[in-house]
Amino acid sequence: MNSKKISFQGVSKSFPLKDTDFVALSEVSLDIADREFVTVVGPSGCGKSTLMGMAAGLIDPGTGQILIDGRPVAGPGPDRGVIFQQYALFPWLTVRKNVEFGLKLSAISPEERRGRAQRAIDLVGLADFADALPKTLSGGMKQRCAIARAYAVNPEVLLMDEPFGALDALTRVQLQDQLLRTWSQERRTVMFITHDVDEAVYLANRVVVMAARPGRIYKVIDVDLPYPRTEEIRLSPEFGRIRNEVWHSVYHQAPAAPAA
Ligand SMILES: Nc1ncnc2c1ncn2[C@@H]1O[C@H](COP(=O)(O)OP(=O)(O)OP(=O)(O)O)[C@@H](O)[C@H]1O
Repeated sequence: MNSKKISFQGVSKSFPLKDTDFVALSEVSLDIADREFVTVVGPSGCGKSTLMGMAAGLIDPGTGQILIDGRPVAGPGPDRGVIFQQYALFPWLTVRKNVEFGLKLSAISPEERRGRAQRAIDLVGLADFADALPKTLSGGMKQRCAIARAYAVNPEVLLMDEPFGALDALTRVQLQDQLLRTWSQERRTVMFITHDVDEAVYLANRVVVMAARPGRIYKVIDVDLPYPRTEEIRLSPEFGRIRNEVWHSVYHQAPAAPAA
C-alpha cells in the first residue's frame, strides 16, 4: 500500500486560446494519503475540474506528473471511480442494472456481478429501490445510485466533481452523512470538489483551497475534527473556526504575485 495514494507533482496545464496559451493550472503539488478524504474549493475557473479530470485520465496531462499509487496516470482505469454533478445514469435501466453496468467490463461472473451490485446498493441505502427506473427517483436518490455504481467497481480512489451541486440544501446535508457512512464502512481515498464551504469542512480530513489566474493551490487547511461527523460537530465552535478560515481563504484571497 502506498501512503501517497494520489500525488500531483508540479502539475501545470495550458489550453490554447486565440494565438496564445491560457494557463489553467500552474505548478500544483499535492499528496493525498491512502484513505484520506480531501475536499477542493476555490473560485470558479481556478482549475478544480481540470485537476481532477487529469487525475481521472479524462483530460490530457500537461506538464509535471500525476501518480496514483506511484504510477503515472495514463488514461481512465478501474482503480478510479469518477462521479459528476450530472448523475449520468442510463434512464432505461433500473438502479440495479445501472450499478451492474459499471461491472460489465470486469471479468467476473454474472452472479458475482449481481452480488457486488446488491452490496453497493445496500451500502448507499437504496435497497428498496433496486428495481426502480431513474425517472422515478429523486435527485438525491439518483446521486446515491451514481455513488453505488462507482463503489461497486471497488475503486481505491473516488474522484467526485461537485456531486451534490444540483441538490437542495436538506438533501445535500443528508447525502453528506450518507457518503461519510459509506466511506467509514468502506474507506477509499476521496478527492471531492465543491463550491460549498460548509460541505468542504464537514466531509474532509483536509481542505485544499485553490486560487485562479493562474489556477494554483492557495492554502491547505487541516480539519482536526473526529469522525463520525455529527450535527453536534457541525454546530460546534471548532467547526465554525475552521469554516471561517476556509471562507476567508476562498473569498479574501491575496492577489497572485506578478510574473517575474
Ligand atoms: N478544454 C478547454 N479549453 C480551453 N479552456 C479550458 C478548457 N477546460 C477548461 N478551460 C479553462 O481552464 C480554466 C479552469 O477550468 P475548470 O473547469 O478546471 O475550473 P473550475 O475551478 O472547475 O471551475 P468551476 O468552479 O466554475 O467549475 C477555466 O478558465 C476554463 O475556461
